[in-house]
Formats: sequence, C-alpha cells, structure tokens
Amino acid sequence: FPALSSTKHDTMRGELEAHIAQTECLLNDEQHVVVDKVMTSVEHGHGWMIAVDASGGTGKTFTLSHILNKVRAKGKVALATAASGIAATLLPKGVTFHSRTKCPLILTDESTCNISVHDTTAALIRMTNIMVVDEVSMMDGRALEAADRTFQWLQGSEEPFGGITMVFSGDWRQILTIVPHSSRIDIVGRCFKSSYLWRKVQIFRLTVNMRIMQGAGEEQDESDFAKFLLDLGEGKIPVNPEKGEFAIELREPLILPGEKLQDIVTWVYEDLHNNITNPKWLCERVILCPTNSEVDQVNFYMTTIFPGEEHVCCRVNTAESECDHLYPTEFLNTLCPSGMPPHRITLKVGMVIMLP
Ligand SMILES: Nc1ncnc2c1ncn2[C@@H]1O[C@H](COP(=O)(O)OP(=O)(O)OP(=O)(O)O)[C@@H](O)[C@H]1O
Repeated sequence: FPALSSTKHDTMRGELEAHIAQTECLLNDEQHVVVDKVMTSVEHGHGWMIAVDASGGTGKTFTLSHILNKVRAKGKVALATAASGIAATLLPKGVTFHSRTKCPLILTDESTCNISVHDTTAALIRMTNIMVVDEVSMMDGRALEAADRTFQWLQGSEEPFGGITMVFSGDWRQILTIVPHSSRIDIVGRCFKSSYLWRKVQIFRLTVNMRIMQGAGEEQDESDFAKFLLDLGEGKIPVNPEKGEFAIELREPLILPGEKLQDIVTWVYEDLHNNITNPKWLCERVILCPTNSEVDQVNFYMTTIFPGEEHVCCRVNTAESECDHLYPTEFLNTLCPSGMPPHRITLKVGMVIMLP
C-alpha cells in the first residue's frame, strides 16, 4: 500500500467526501435502508452478512459503490469484489473475488483459499472491515465457503467470514453459476443460496428500477421492457410447447421486421457513416449475440460496411516444441481457445474494438 503525502491524501479524501455527499442525496428509501444497515454493522463490528437481492437496474452497483466510498472515507478497509472481471470494473477499486481471495478454481466442499499466514493478502484480510461481492448469483457457493473458512482462520474467529461484514449482491433471475453438463438441480445445488452460509444472511430488496427513472422521454417503452424482463426471469411468460420446451413468444415491439443480419445492423447503426467519430452515439447502441460464432458474423459484416482501408493482423501460429510437425499451420489457424483472439483480425481506423 503505497504511502501518500498528507496533502495528496487530504485532497483525495476531500474529493471522496464531496462525492459521497452527492450520492447520499440521490439514494432512494430502499437504498438508504441497505446503506444504514451495512454502516451499522461496520461501525459496531457486528460482522453481519447482508444480501441485496434485486432485479437489474434497481441500483445494486450504485448502492455498493456508495457503501465502499463511505466506509473508506472513515479510514476503514473496504474490499470491492465481483464474480466477473467486467462487473468488478464497475466498483471503485474492484477486482474479481478469485483474485482478491486467492480462491481456487477447482473447488471441493473442504476447499480453502491459497493464502499463507505471512503474505500480504493475509495482512489485508486481517485489516478488512467489509467485503462486497457483486454478482454473487453467478458464483459457486463453495467459493464463498472457502473464503469463510480461510477468513475465520486468519481472524482467529468462528464468526462467519471471521467477523468481517459481508455484503452480497446479485439478481437470481440472471445467469447462475455454470456447471458443465449438469441438470437444473445440480446448478441450483451449487448456488450460494444452497450454501449453509445463506441461512445466516439478512436479505434486503430493491424494487424501484432506477435505470428507467433516468430514461430520456422513452420511459413507457423502457418500463414495459423492464416488466417483461422481470416476468421472464420469474418464469411468468407462458411457454409455447409447440416451438420448444423453453420457447416463449416475443411481443411485437421486441421484434424487428426482416430476417437478415443486414436488417438489424441498419436499424441499430442507421446513420453510421455520419456518426463514426461520435463516441456518445456509439455508446448508445450495441448488438448482443448469444453465441461467439454469431458475434463473429456481426463483426465481419460491420467491418465490411465500415469505411476505410483494411489492416489484417494475424496471430502467431507455430508450435513451440520439437513436435512442431504434428501441428500444421492450417490446423493452428483454426483454433480459437477461450480468451484468445481469432487467428485473423481485420481492423479499420476508427473501429470500436473491445480488448480481452
Ligand atoms: N439513487 C439513484 N439515483 C440516481 N441514479 C441511480 C440511483 N440508483 C441507481 N442509479 C442509476 O441507475 C442505473 C442502474 O443502476 P445500477 O447499475 O447500480 O443497477 P444494478 O441493479 O446494478 O443493475 P444490473 O443488475 O443490470 O447490473 C445506473 O445508471 C445508476 O447510476
């Protein structure tokens, strides 16, 4: 933890306090209740486990960020973690839960985190007053149990997580933990809700969709869509068994006329040529696809219609061993393991790309 000069420290603390005062006024009643509960636990060292169970857009991340800032402004240690890297980037100084706790990737019912008593992570955990875990619904309950065991050992306490206040946040309607080749029962059994820890968690709900409240003139459409997503997550949309076991019918405003990829692209990026250099316009639209091969199709099509000269970048494609001849270049070029870019990427100046 690098030391800060006292002037720099005072300036940062001043900025943080101004920011906290701003967000404190914005909190709605339900968010206030959560913040007060968590602050009581931190200030009195109760070590409560608190869960914010709420649907998308109700301000879970907003509330967690406010709590983290508030605890840090009091000079206490607040660790921000999330199940995924992307979710972690939304929290102030957020990192993944696995990176922060050194939790193993392959879990058993007896797993513990890879922290030794003298390393810096152990020192950090002993100093910690609160840990936030966002998108907890995506996590295997055994990862949290491993952290519980390790924190108890490090803190020398039999309280859950060694007496550190824990705040969990997630939406159980969204993606649950991934258990390959498993049944619904296996997946539910692996969730945090099935863990012995969940029984001791105090649950709070946020019900007001703050994302819609921010909408600019399209509140009705957005609120209909939010209600549709909520009903979908709760299994209230009737299934059409003729189309498939889990098939549901989408209503009219959610369906675009046309069947080709070009129709979606034209609708989403209608005035692309005039807005290529407009980051605000680009940030307001995106095409999401359920599979990587569909993502590749969309990217390929977008690249062809994007104006400018193509620059082709190829990946290194030789094997690093004497069995080189076993892996012909053509074969290596077809491989696209998770976390690696495809062999051939075509870029144009001004294109938006996401780095892995
Ligand atoms: N009290 C509030 N006042 C103003 N804006 C708010 C408030 N609460 C949340 N927001 C805004 O509403 C939007 C949704 O909030 P947030 O991302 O925290 O929701 P979420 O529950 O984490 O959503 P998701 O589950 O989709 O990640 C954000 O733009 C956030 O800044």
